[in-house]
This record gives sequence, C-alpha cells and structure tokens, in this order.
Amino acid sequence: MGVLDEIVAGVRVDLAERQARRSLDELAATVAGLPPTRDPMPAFRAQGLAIITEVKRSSPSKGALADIPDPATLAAQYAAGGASAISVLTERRRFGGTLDDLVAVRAAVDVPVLRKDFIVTDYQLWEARAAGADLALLIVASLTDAELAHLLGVCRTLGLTGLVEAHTADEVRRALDAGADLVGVNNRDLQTLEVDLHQFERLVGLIPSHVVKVAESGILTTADVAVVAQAGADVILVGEALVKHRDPRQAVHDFIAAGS
Ligand SMILES: O=P(O)(O)OC[C@@H](O)[C@@H](O)c1c[nH]c2ccccc12
Repeated sequence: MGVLDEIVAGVRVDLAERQARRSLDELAATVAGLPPTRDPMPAFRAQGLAIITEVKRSSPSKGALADIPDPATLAAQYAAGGASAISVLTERRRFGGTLDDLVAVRAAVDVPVLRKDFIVTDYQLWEARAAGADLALLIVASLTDAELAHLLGVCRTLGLTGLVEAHTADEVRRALDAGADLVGVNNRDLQTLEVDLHQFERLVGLIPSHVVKVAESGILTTADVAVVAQAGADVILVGEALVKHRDPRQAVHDFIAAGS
C-alpha cells in the first residue's frame, strides 16, 4: 500500500464519524441558504501567472512545516500579496487541517477558497460547500473513472470548481476524459512522496489550450516559479515555501512577478 492509499484509508474512518454526526440532509439545508460560490476561472485565465497559496501546517513528507495559530491572518496576507485563490488543507491526520480552518479563511478573504483533501464521496463535496469552499480538489489517482466523472458532476451541481489533479500521463488523459477544465499536475508522487519539479513540464503538452493548467508542489524559489511558468503554467499552487516565509505577503508578490 502506498502513502496515498494509507491517507485515504484514514480519511474514510474520519469521514464515517462525521457522517454519523451530521446527515446529508442537514448539509443540504445549510447549502440551500448560502450565497453563490466565487468563480476562480476568470482570474486563472487572465494574463500573467496566477497563484493559489496554501494553508498547510504539516505534511506526510516533511512533518510539521509551520505553526499556524490563525489561518485567517495568514490567508489575509496571501490575499494582500495578490493570491487568486487560497487552498486550505482540511485533512487532519497527516496535514493537521480541519474544515474549521476553511470556514475561518473564507470569512477573512474575498478570493475563492479551495478545499484540499482526499475526496472520495459526494458527502465531502457537500461538506466543502457547506463550509464555504468555492473549489474542491479531486485526485485522479484515488478515484475510478466513474467516480471521477460522478464527483465532477456533483461539483458542477453545487457550484464548485473542480481542480482535477494528475501525476502521470495516464492520469492527465483520465482527467481530460472526465471533462475537467482545470487540471493540476502534481510534481509530487503521492504514493512515494518524491518531488520532481520537471514533472509539470513533461506532461503539460498533453493538456489542450482551453484547459487551465496548474503546476503543483515543490515550487520553493522564484527560479522554480520561472521554470513552470516558462513551461506553460497558468497557475501555480504553493504551500511549504509560503507557510515558512517570514513575510508571506511579499513572497506571494515576488512569486507572481517571477512568473509574469
Ligand atoms: O507545499 P508544496 O510543495 O508547495 O505543495 C503544495 C501543494 O501542491 C501540495 O500540498 C499538494 C498537492 N496536491 C496535494 C494533494 C493532497 C495533499 C497535498 C497536496
């Protein structure tokens, strides 16, 4: 069993507990009272490099990354630096996140917010929407073709933008076949946790021009930003480098400048 399978197994246990406490009907009632979601696609498609900045406390590869007592404050700094969207890790066991972090971030910023988790059921998408998410991550490696197509459909119904994540050529093909119009190439292999910044470059040519391309993971410096931007990234997704930076607002600003 690879790391991804282990994480998903833990996610399913936590999910069953939450489902026992709160029914899908209750979530649906909450969702029915919400304003529409924020659409990230215009900013992603605009001229210049866009950045999704991540609130990430720890990771399976590196352990604790940063003490983030107040995710809302960090998110406000990201937004002030020019982030087009903010990703919030909501997985508890390996990443130290919760849906409460997402609620706090959503209230603190005007930009769209991504639920970054290991989504394998409809319930998690309803939960994401109820907590205020505007986007949801779908990881191709943890889903069958039928599940991926189904969950993308649920995203559309809920007004969520699906970010469909691939790491191999076959996964990119599967993302496109499912109808994704926002595709992320994760430079990190979630089964081994190995990072290769050049994975984005290798796969980006498989993605047609009308699809928005996101380069994810392992982007640590402005030189790294330039590498993926020159390879054709419309958007970059950055966590570690920003949560560890002493001035996240400035770091976001510098990353955008390096890619434009
Ligand atoms: O911290 P980094 O290397 O900048 O990576 C951010 C983001 O890409 C990474 O957290 C990520 C990408 N895809 C994921 C799927 C699940 C959990 C985490 C991720």
